[in-house]
Amino acid sequence: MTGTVNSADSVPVAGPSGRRPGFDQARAENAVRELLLACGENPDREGLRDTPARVARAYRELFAGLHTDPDTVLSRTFDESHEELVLVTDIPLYSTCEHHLVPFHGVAHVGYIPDVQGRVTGLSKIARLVDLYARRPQVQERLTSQVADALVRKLDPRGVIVVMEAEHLCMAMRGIRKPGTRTMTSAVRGIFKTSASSRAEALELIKGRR
Ligand SMILES: Nc1nc2c(ncn2[C@@H]2O[C@H](COP(=O)(O)OP(=O)(O)OP(=O)(O)O)[C@@H](O)[C@H]2O)c(=O)[nH]1
Ligand SMILES: [Zn+2]
Repeated sequence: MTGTVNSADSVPVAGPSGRRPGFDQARAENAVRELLLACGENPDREGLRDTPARVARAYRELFAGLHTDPDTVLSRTFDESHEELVLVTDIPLYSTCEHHLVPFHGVAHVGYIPDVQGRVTGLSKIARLVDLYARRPQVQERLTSQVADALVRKLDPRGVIVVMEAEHLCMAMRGIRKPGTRTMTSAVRGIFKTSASSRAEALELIKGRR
């Protein structure tokens, strides 16, 4: 992939040609065909004939977040004079481990305390943000931080807390083969970093949500 990288969140941005790098369907199809050959399969047998095109389309969808600017997701905000915690829990999360290109999946919990004007964003936009960053080759720690940092950038809130719990299929289906292992990551910004009571309140709500 060509182009330079935006240091804020590693979004590929326009290269010297001014063109934003996009998804190369033909290249992806060829790569899948090569992979099938490398695995000892016959990509020309009936069941596999359309597989390279299907897999390429699937990758286009799974990595669509590489080509979307996260700041556009949070472009609409509302002044609601709400100065207390907003917490969205159990956002379903499907991402792809960048080490093995297999899925990791779980849930995300995202909370923030708005700025002094009480500026909030639409609740769905928080789920969209998680989805966007999840649709990239990822590690869970970076995904967690990117969601937190995007909220800080766009809402300038008093604090942000993001907690993610996920199972990595690279640890379940292969390698160490420990299905059921869950990884928890968190990213805290602003008041959640400095105030133990604010952090504890959010974590209690996340823990006690069921
Ligand atoms: N920190 C972190 N590690 C991850 C994540 N997803 C996968 N990994 C780990 O990435 C590591 C890659 O290790 P390597 O030794 O390079 O690869 P490997 O030989 O396939 O490792 P094994 O999975 O132990 O077989 C493994 O320990 C994975 O469990 C993630 O989101 N965060
Ligand atoms: Zn992995």
